[in-house]
Amino acid sequence: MAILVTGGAGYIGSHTVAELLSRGKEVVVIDNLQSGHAESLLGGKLYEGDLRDKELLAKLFAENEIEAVIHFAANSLVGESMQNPVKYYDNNVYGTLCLLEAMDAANVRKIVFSSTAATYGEPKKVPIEETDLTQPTNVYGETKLTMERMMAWFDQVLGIKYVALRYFNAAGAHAGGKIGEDHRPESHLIPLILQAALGQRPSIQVFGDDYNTPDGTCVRDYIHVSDLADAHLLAVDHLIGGGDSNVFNLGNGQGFSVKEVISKVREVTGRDFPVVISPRRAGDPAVLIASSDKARTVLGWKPKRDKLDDIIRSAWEWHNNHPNGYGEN
Ligand SMILES: NC(=O)c1ccc[n+]([C@@H]2O[C@H](COP(=O)([O-])OP(=O)(O)OC[C@H]3O[C@@H](n4cnc5c(N)ncnc54)[C@H](O)[C@@H]3O)[C@@H](O)[C@H]2O)c1
Ligand SMILES: O=c1ccn([C@@H]2O[C@H](COP(=O)(O)OP(=O)(O)O[C@H]3O[C@H](CO)[C@H](O)[C@H](O)[C@H]3O)[C@@H](O)[C@H]2O)c(=O)[nH]1
Repeated sequence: MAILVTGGAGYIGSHTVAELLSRGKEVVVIDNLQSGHAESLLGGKLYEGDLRDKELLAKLFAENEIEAVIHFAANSLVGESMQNPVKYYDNNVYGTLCLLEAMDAANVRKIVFSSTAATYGEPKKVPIEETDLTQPTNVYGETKLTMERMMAWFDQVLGIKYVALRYFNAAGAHAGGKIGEDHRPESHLIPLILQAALGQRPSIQVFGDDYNTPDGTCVRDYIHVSDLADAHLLAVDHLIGGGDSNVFNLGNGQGFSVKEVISKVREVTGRDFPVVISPRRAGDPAVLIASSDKARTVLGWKPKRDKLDDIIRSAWEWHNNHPNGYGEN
């Protein structure tokens, strides 16, 4: 029996595939490589193609005995989602519909999927708990919430059990040194600062220093990508063990401001670089910090790489050794 990983050639997907392989699981991946990299797959069988290709999905389910699905494939740029909502509803919502339809036809009834802190919008309090109000402030977050709601109905009507994992800010790279973060274009804070440290960017911009936070810059909860990968495996085990559908936050429960992250990068890399204070980025909540108590209690999840220094150091090793990402180095 294999685990199907959609978007397995992406950043979080490839780290989860690595973890599945290290535990001796059989892995099948579907990825259209729109933002993923075939080189990031340390093994498994890749179907290069699109989730919305119903014929390909039917073929994949016919050719493999799939026990459960881990669903990463999506578009996830907040800014782009506010310019091109059609793209986001089409890929995220319609793509998920195609997947659920194919799962139902193949009688596969377990799915773990990537949700996001963006489902909450501007939180009323931190740390955020799963029962808090979900009121997305952008199309991306809305499509993820819609996907969660679809799953709930597909569970009620068709018995497809799901675990939605609401990640906070994924960062870091695999300890083996072979895989890491390579988004093009890159929009995430830590890799952008590391590119500035490498001299690949002239500076790092701080998007707003007038927020209602201790130093005026936005506060986020950074979680190591391999800790996220672990949570996916636990969620699969939960469903295989007969566990019920559920929603979990995944974060470390500690917030760091943009300025604090910049200081840590300077400390870890020993490099200096210019910092430019820029206007706020539209749609950024001031503070996002997770309560992950539920994942710890129900799934038995315990992040192992929870120090910001370690998260940044692992990302730095990847960027320093692969300055061109998966391109030629
Ligand atoms: N990176 C984060 O901090 C973060 C935070 C919260 C949630 N998420 C969610 O986690 C998931 C993975 O994020 P990531 O950072 O690894 O992104 P990523 O872009 O690196 O990975 C997504 C993968 O899905 C593939 N893909 C996209 N649409 C597809 C389609 N229609 N058919 C087949 N393959 C398709 C891409 O080629 C890519 O390999 C996404 O769903 C994202 O919304 C990410
Ligand atoms: O060049 C930059 C890039 C980012 N930031 C700031 O750094 C913080 C982190 O930004 P990221 O883009 O790294 O991450 P986000 O918090 O915006 O987004 C992450 O969390 C979201 C949930 O809120 C989504 O899930 C999204 O996919 C995921 O990357 C934000 O305050 C942002 O304004 C800067 O100051 N300068």
